[in-house]
Amino acid sequence: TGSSRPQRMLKAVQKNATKGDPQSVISAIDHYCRHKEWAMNVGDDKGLILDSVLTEVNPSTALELGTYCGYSTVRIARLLSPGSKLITVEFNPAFAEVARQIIAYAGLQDKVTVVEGPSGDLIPKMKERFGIRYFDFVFLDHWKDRYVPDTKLLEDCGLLKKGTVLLADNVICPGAPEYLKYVRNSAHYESRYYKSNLEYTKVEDGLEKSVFLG
Ligand SMILES: O=C(NC/C=C/[C@H]1O[C@@H](n2cnc3cncnc32)[C@H](O)[C@@H]1O)c1cc([N+](=O)[O-])cc(O)c1O
Ligand SMILES: [Mg+2]
Repeated sequence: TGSSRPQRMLKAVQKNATKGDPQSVISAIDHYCRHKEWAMNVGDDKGLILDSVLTEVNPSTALELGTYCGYSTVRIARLLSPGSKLITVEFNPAFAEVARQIIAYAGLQDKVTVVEGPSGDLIPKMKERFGIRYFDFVFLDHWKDRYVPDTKLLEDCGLLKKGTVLLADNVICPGAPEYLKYVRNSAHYESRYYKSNLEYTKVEDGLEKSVFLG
């Protein structure tokens, strides 16, 4: 059988990026997805917002829900301070395998742990398995109807502290209306919308940044 879109994306990285250079990996994926084959990476426009929020938070421990091919994983990990860690959760083994290779190509494998399995099962195991007390930063980019249940799970498992920042992709397109209602109406979050556009298109999309108030 033929290759998959993630495998073609990996090929584009191996062909056009420089090993150990995260920015060249990001640029290679963006070029491929803009000119050859669209894919659901957060992309370069929303990626700049992700970069700026991440730089502001400077997390010691970060969590990503929905690795896909590892594009946003590389964007996040390249900005982490020495000794900081990113855990990224992906339940599709084929996607996780491509992501590991893209993360390694960027030379960021020592900062990233790709955990295979459903977020709903893995979040309650974060403390015991990875010695995580809490996350300083969470990037939500998995199935949009998982944003609310997984946010509640993170709260219930005591994995959020006062000041933890949640950043959610696609709150407009494809949309996460229940999540917007949840974080915007809760006294436990201070929420703000960053308007942008859906990756590689002119369609509106944006990121919602929500600070946990404890
Ligand atoms: O649907 C979108 N994203 C869903 C992302 C899904 C990714 O997260 C994993 N996953 C899902 N629930 C999981 C639970 N646990 C672990 N991995 C999980 C899936 O295996 C996939 O790798 C999307 C769609 C568009 N779009 O324009 O259509 C644009 C975007 O930016 C998007 O993010
Ligand atoms: Mg997305």
